[in-house]
Amino acid sequence: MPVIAVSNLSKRYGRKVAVEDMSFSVEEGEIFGILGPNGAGKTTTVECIAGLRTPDSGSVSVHGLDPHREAAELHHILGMQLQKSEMPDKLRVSEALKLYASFYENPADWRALMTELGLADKADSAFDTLSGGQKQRLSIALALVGAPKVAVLDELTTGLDPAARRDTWELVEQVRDSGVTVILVTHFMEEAERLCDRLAVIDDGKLVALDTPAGLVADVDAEQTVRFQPSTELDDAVLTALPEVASVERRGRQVVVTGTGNLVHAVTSALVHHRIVAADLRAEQAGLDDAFIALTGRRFDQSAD
Ligand SMILES: Nc1ncnc2c1ncn2[C@@H]1O[C@H](COP(=O)(O)OP(=O)(O)OP(=O)(O)O)[C@@H](O)[C@H]1O
Repeated sequence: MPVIAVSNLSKRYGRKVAVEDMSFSVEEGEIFGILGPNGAGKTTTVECIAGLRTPDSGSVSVHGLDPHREAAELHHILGMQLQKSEMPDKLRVSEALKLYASFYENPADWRALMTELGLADKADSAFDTLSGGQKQRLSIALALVGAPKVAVLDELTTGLDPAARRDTWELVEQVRDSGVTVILVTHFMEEAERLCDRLAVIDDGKLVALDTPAGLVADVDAEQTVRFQPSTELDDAVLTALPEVASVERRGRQVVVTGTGNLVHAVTSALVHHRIVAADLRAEQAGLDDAFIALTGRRFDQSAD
């Protein structure tokens, strides 16, 4: 059953249309990704879900609540991790958690949360002494301290190194596994592909696709490449005869096959049939970035923060 329903949501800032006629629903207990390039309207969408912005038209419902009109009730079921969480420099980790816990009637056990998020040994550390990864973990802890049913995490790994990013992904999975529905805003393809159960791809304020990461990629009939070194002489005709194969090239001893459909399976089956062993076999398949290009006609720039 959907716990969040967004119907025909539109929001503009002056003449700038940030979100236009957006509709989607989020199921209980899933990690629902909102993926799109900078300025696509992701933050505006989640701010409307969190009751921080009033939609110009359309409606949002979170566990049956209208986030704008029932903000006080929503506060008890939705935790939001903001894109840039700043705290007073000298506020200690334990003080921040205790303070935020005091805002709720039935908060989570903030000490347990601090331990779960690997911050126990930082309890007495001031905010300005924390690393980027520790600040992110604290901001996740603060989003969870009200024991919410829904957690909104906005660009939580931007600025983190790859190791800290992976640790954070594990944390988000733990949050989901504890029964919390997670809305994850990201402009990182890898993050979306790795973490999200379903994804809303948005571009220029509009929803352009909604599916599982695998479903989005499967819909793209993008060209794939298979490279290998054959154990014995291989006649190109063995491969060019396959309907999946578009071209066969030789680069020294390496054979490079491009094509579509289930190319890897087609090529490896043909090789087995001819008793040829493929050494050093590598396949490059379509990913979410190919799906984005197919959906919008342009490349997704992930570099800007
Ligand atoms: N307060 C505001 N006033 C005017 N324009 C705004 C305001 N907030 C956002 N915008 C504009 O609305 C559009 C959508 O912004 P939004 O922050 O929702 O996108 P986003 O996908 O979250 O982008 P980012 O990843 O850069 O945060 C952008 O063009 C942005 O410049």
